[in-house]
Amino acid sequence: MGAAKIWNAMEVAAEDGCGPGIRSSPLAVDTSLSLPDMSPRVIELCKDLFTEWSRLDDSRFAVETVSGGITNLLLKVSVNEESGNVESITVRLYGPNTEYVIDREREFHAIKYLSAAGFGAKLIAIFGNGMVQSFINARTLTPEDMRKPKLVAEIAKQLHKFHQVEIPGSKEPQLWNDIFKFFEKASNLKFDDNEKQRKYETISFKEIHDELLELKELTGLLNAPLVFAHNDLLCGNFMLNDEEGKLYFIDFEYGSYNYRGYDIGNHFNEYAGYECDYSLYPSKDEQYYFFRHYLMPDKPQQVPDKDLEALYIETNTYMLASHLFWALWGLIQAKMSPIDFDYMEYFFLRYNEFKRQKQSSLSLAKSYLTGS
Ligand SMILES: Nc1ncnc2c1ncn2[C@@H]1O[C@H](COP(=O)(O)OP(=O)(O)OP(=O)(O)O)[C@@H](O)[C@H]1O
Repeated sequence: MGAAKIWNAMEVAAEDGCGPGIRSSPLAVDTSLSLPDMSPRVIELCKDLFTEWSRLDDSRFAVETVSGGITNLLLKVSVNEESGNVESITVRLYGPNTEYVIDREREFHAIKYLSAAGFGAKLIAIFGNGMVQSFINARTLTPEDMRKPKLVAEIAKQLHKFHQVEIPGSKEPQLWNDIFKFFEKASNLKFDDNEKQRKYETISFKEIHDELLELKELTGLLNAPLVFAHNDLLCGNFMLNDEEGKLYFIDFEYGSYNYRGYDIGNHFNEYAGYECDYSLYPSKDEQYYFFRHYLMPDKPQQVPDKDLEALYIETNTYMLASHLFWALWGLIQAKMSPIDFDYMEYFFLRYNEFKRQKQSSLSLAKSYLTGS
């Protein structure tokens, strides 16, 4: 059975509580196993989910790692079917403790609608500790790709469409709820490692709390439009099929209703790349180019100046909130994540960048608001 046939069969599958055509299994796969030990469990899972594969010999399945991403383990499973057709899917295993920073219910709810609107990989199934999605035949963007004018225009155009997707349920913006939840967790940690604990104790949570309140109040005056936002538009979350010129947004783990300028400001912060070089933040001209294609993808030259200015202010104020969000996220990860990465250092990096940018961004917003 070819790929299209499998997906079509699922479209008409009975409602199973996960949504039409989305299969489910209670099985879970232990992420601490090595790939050779994990593979038979993954095959067992696939056979449980896809009855059409249940009688195939295990030798027809190949399991490989696509990415040991920061938060999840992503596997590619290729199945050599009896017809000679090779079908590929991805199996995403949630990383341990990721529930401290990711709301899986919210992610799953959104993904159904985003996938139906043509965004990301197609959602095929969920299981005990992860989900199965279609395999995207494309390459991941690099930080350098992300600022190439042709791709900037395409990202902006796709983001315009993404922000128009309606996800049923509450439309309350989540930014401040999420940040204050992170703040509560981040400000009550205790580290076994003495060095980490010492660094942690240098952080003034009173100062951070004051910063949050000030920024929340100011951004509230901007009346930024609410959209369903991706909230994590870094280069690793874009994939491009060069031959077809097709760009994919992936990874909706942090998606929520949010302020338009936050999603864009957060994206611009990601121009810094994996080295976190914030001198790469886009210039005003580069930002305006993005905004034109975001606001009016079909007539970018006709965007009124006042709309460009409003979005510029909105983006560069919410950009500050993105630093605070990821700084606090870093602190929680420093305690909870089993991944060997200096998340504590990441906190300082993002918080220091927030402090460096704060004055200029806030005075820009204040003079805009007072019309001076
Ligand atoms: N459906 C897919 N098909 C093919 N490759 C994929 C697919 N989804 C993700 N990838 C690849 O795996 C990489 C990691 O994916 P993703 O960002 O979803 O994982 P993650 O664990 O959330 O990573 P991180 O925490 O680093 O963002 C992507 O950059 C992309 O290269």
